[in-house]
Amino acid sequence: MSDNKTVGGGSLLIAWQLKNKRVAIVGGGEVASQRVDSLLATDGQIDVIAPSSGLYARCKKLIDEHPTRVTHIDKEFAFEDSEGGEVVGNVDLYAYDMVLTALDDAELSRRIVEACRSRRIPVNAADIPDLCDFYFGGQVRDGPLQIMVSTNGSAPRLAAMIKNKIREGLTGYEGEALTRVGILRNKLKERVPGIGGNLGKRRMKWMSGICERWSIEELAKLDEETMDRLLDSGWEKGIVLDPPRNQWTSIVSCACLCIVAVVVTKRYVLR
Ligand SMILES: C[C@@]1(CC(=O)O)c2cc3[nH]c(cc4nc(cc5[nH]c(cc(n2)[C@H]1CCC(=O)O)[C@@](C)(CC(=O)O)[C@@H]5CCC(=O)O)C(CC(=O)O)=C4CCC(=O)O)c(CCC(=O)O)c3CC(=O)O
Ligand SMILES: NC(=O)C1=CN([C@@H]2O[C@H](COP(=O)(O)OP(=O)(O)OC[C@H]3O[C@@H](n4cnc5c(N)ncnc54)[C@H](O)[C@@H]3O)[C@@H](O)[C@H]2O)C=CC1
Repeated sequence: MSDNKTVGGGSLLIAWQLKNKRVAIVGGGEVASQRVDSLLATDGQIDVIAPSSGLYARCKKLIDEHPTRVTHIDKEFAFEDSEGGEVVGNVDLYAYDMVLTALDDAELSRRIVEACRSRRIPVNAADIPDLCDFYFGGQVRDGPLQIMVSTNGSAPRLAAMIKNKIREGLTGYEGEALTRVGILRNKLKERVPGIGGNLGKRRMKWMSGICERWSIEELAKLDEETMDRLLDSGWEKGIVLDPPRNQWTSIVSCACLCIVAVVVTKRYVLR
């Protein structure tokens, strides 16, 4: 593997938040259906702009199943006029925080991209990578865990295959572990509120200690009672408690050491 300190040529990997935001998908085919699927994982509102006649069964199903999240705007997107030098379509693009095109019409796709760009609306055109503000990628999701595999437009099929390999390499406990650790972090923040400073440093060190000392499977099984114990007998005393397994192992090891010490003392020292 080559060193990964690339300068330039890559894209910014971020987890875009869509709460209280509206996203338009222009098109209702196979790729549009995948886009709806991807967006359903977020908190964004989704408008699918496509004529009913061209709506694929999968897309229609997703619209029907999620009426509060997905709205179907039954029309063919078209540019009508230009106002003050700005092209205006039969859909108000300003109503959107993000636009995705998934069309079998590259020329229309290109014009939508241009209209979005002039309005500074982030846009993805499934068929014209060169014009995209951002790309989609292969996704692995498990609760709060989100892994995206991007090849920066080079090889989408390979992205999907690498994604499958990553998914196979996971234990299946990651999502639950992240949820549990999230609860513990919130409990700690409630107990010791405040941003930054020495307290922040202490909180971070303690949380990192828990994450490093407990296995993913152990964290996935962390119940609230144990969390409270970790905080009461751990955080309050400035220590990171080991998982119960390790505590038992320590007790058994201590007991064994004591027995060995007694035997050795009796045999060789008190002879
Ligand atoms: C640039 C990008 C723009 C964007 O869509 O954001 C883009 C562009 C294009 N894809 C095309 C083709 C295919 N796309 C897939 C599959 C996926 N494509 C996805 C993303 C992306 N595709 C973005 C870059 C991703 C990256 O950086 O790696 C995935 C990962 C995520 C998703 O779409 O949600 C999803 C897999 C999801 C999964 O299974 O997990 C397959 C395979 C399949 O369907 O199984 C094929 C056929 C085989 C092949 O071509 O590889 C073509 C037509 C090319 C032509 O006409 O020849 C274009 C346009 C072009 O390249 O010109
Ligand atoms: N990025 C990616 O992962 C991939 C991209 N592609 C490209 O994405 C594009 C879309 O692919 P598919 O979804 O498979 O095509 P498709 O043919 O299944 O769907 C096209 C959709 O666009 C709709 N449409 C056409 N004109 C419209 C208009 N004026 N307004 C609103 N909706 C309109 C149709 O009704 C239909 O629902 C193609 O150009 C294809 O080359 C294809 C495969 C993967």
